[in-house]
Amino acid sequence: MKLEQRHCTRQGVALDRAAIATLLHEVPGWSVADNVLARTFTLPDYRATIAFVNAVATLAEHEDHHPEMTVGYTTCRVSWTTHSAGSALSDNDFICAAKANALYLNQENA
Ligand SMILES: C[C@H](O)[C@H](O)[C@H]1CNC2=NC(N)=NC(=O)C2=N1
Repeated sequence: MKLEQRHCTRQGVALDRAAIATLLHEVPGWSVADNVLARTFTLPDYRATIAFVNAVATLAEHEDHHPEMTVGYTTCRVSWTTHSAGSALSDNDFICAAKANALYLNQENA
């Protein structure tokens, strides 16, 4: 099943480096540094940026997996790590990244 269609599990399990490298191919635009999966999205204006932030927040609540977000006028940096796995990366981070990519594509078409 595609990452985007999966749902977060309650207990995220820490992934090893090989698994992280494989999953990164499924989330274009995202990169890993210091056990954090991050992407900076560019939006057309502030209204679109805030709408995107809210869409990501809704997805985070739905999946019970919450990112850090840094918001600018036309940018939003979203970063995920799994606190319950000792702030390591888990499937949950990649599932949410794939869902955020889908939201971004949708707003681009809006
Ligand atoms: C109890 C609840 O499921 C946990 O606290 C969730 C909430 N959101 C979370 N978000 C993130 N990023 N990592 C977690 O481990 C996490 N745990």
